[in-house]
Amino acid sequence: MQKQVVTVLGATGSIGCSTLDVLARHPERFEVFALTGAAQVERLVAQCVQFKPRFAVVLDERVAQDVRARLHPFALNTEVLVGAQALCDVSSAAEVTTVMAAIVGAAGLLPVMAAARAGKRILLANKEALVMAGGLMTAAVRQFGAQLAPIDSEHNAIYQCLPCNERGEIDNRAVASITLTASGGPFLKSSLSDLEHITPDQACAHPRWQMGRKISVDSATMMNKGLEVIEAHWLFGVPPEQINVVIHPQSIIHSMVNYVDGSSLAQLGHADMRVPIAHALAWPERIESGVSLLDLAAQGALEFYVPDLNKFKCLDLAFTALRAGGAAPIVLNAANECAVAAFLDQRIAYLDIARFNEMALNALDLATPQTLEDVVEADARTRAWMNAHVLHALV
Ligand SMILES: NC(=O)C1=CN([C@@H]2O[C@H](COP(=O)(O)OP(=O)(O)OC[C@H]3O[C@@H](n4cnc5c(N)ncnc54)[C@H](OP(=O)(O)O)[C@@H]3O)[C@@H](O)[C@H]2O)C=CC1
Ligand SMILES: CC(=O)[C@@H](O)[C@H](O)COP(=O)(O)O
Ligand SMILES: [Mn+2]
Repeated sequence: MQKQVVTVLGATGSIGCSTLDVLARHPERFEVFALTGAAQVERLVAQCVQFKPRFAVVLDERVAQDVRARLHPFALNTEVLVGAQALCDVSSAAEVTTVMAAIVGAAGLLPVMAAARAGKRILLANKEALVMAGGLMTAAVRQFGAQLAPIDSEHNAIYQCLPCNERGEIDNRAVASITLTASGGPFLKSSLSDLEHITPDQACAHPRWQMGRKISVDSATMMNKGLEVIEAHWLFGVPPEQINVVIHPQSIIHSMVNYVDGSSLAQLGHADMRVPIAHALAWPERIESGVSLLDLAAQGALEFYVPDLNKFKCLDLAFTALRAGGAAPIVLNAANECAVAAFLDQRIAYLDIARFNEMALNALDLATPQTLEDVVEADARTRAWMNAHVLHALV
């Protein structure tokens, strides 16, 4: 068996750690080429000691010096690189077969595009990249013979329920619709007025999944599900009117595909990201992930509800942005990243996230991006607008 040579972007995060857990179970299948991180130096160093990558990448020189100093006693062959170009380099290097894209937010876009243009197998957790540049990314994947395997639990579930060819390209011709399941987050049972004084820690206390803080807030507002609607559109070629969202608080059914003949196929499993990660790493084979099997009788009742779009305004905004097309998803994503960061910094209130996202979406009518540079510019213009019109007054 030819070993897969893997770059893990965002290795120090929640998805990054789950990925390394799966890789460590199968040393005969995988070797690590590069690990990247930002602030968590100690964790990155420990990962380098365990996996002995050829490269480690961080964002600034001061952090790099710290990592080099801590690695020095281990006499590894790991070179520490710095900056955004280095992230692209370790995603596109000739030796690499597989890139786990697990940087959070727009910062992950350029390395994912570099991997696509270098024809890599991309395991995509970084949904924001696809929301921003879905058309360009899927075109690059086709043009350069890359592969795009969804890691997001819902999209991995849908992928498992669709027919595909030996390159993993799906056939959606008999699909009537797609149902994305949503946990409803920590505030499923709260009323809108209960949400006025929510703290970052309350918003990050997801009832089912252990995740990074940005996606945890997105799950609480259901912007996560909105981003996932846009992600599903690009991954599976399904229009917005054929994508529906149902709240399923147990997070056991991870999503389903509804076919024209009345069949619905779903994927089930415990809420542990090692399941979709192992699936995408080993596809078309199956490998052990460290996650136990489901016991449905022990699990008990599964519930389903229609989401309240008044309370979860961000979900509604995402459908609006997807229908509008052009730069609207970029604007919504960038506005949301700014608003969530401000909320986590305790500079705005929880309910301001949806309010500011809506203001940005209504105010900014940017030209449809034709190139990756246009996407980056639309993202930057939205962030500038948020800082100038919304967030500056709060500093
Ligand atoms: N966690 C989950 O279960 C799921 C996550 N996803 C998606 O996967 C992605 C990662 O999520 P998650 O693992 O939870 O996030 P985390 O915040 O836990 O991890 C983010 C990773 O990105 C690094 N990072 C942060 N900012 C930058 C930057 N500006 N440039 C380069 N690297 C950066 C972090 O480094 P450091 O920590 O060292 O600062 C860390 O390695 C997100 O897009 C999320 O939506 C999708 C489905 C499920
Ligand atoms: C694990 C995963 O894929 C997350 O994106 C998850 O979907 C978050 O749960 P919500 O359904 O609450 O957004
Ligand atoms: Mn998800």
